[in-house]
Amino acid sequence: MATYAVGDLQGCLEPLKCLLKQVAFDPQLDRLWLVGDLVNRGPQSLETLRFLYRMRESLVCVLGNHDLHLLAAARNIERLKKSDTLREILDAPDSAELLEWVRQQKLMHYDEQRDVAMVHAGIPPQWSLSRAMKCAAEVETALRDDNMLLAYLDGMYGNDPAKWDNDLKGVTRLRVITNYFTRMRFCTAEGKLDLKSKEGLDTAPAGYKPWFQHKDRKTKGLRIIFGHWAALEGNIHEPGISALDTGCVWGGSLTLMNVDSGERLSCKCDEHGGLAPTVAPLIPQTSPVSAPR
Ligand SMILES: Nc1ncnc2c1ncn2[C@@H]1O[C@H](COP(=O)(O)OP(=O)(O)OP(=O)(O)OP(=O)(O)OC[C@H]2O[C@@H](n3cnc4c(N)ncnc43)[C@H](O)[C@@H]2O)[C@@H](O)[C@H]1O
Repeated sequence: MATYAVGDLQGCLEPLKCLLKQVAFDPQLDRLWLVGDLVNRGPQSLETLRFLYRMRESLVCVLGNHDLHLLAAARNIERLKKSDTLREILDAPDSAELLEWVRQQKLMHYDEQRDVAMVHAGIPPQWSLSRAMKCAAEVETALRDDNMLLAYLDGMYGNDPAKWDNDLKGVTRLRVITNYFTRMRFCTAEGKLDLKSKEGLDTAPAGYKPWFQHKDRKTKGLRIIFGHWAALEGNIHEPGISALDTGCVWGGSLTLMNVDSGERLSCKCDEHGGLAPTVAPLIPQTSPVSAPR
């Protein structure tokens, strides 16, 4: 029995199937963790969702910004953009069932036995593990509650406030939590977000750093698996931190990692998120799997 984590799928089903075949994934025995952004931008958003739904008992999944955008578009809260590839999901006969499953997924997964957390974008430096878990639960409650869902999705978009404050209330509070878990890349030591910069580690605006590089980050020592940041290409050297988005919709690859050994397997994608002919061999993870406690 093995547990694997896979980077942002974004509707890239063939690369996912290729990786699962390479590790002889057995849904009866093995477990697959998904870092979110299951759909959008890639070629097979609907089929990817159907594939995952069929194997839902074998999955642990956290939501990304594109998954939340799908939920908002399905309720006519936000229009689809030209580049979105979500229409096929909204028009599908099984749309309601699939979206209901998406809505039940988490913002953060914490595996106590392994002492490892998985989030889509990150955990802000000023939050402890317990604060992060409480905040994730607040959004998860809103997502699952019929009376709260619309107000949450309607208030979810936007970049303000840029920073967490314990006294925040209502949808404003939920928006900041959502932005940390699903959109963050650079922030200050106090957790003030910059949501504009999307490129490499060296493109931080003055006073900002990648969320995982702050010296006094309260979750230091916790292993964290995340996606979202394609420009990193999975290459970071921060003990215990695993970046799994390797840009399958940007001509990069889809990456799968054995959660316990840190070994990775990458499937090269073409520029449309389809399968490219070469599959790289298993390579050791660049950063140590266990973080010093
Ligand atoms: N609360 C909220 N507020 C607002 N919107 C919300 C929201 N919640 C959900 N959303 C929704 O989020 C969606 C995405 O918004 P976008 O604004 O498009 O989000 P993004 O930051 O580009 O995120 P993405 O997840 O696509 O990032 P990626 O690293 O792959 O790609 C990012 C960039 O990296 C670049 N890149 C990829 N690989 C690279 C590489 N190897 N080197 C350099 N750059 C690379 C790409 O060119 C690209 O520009 C929208 O549909 C929006 O509506």
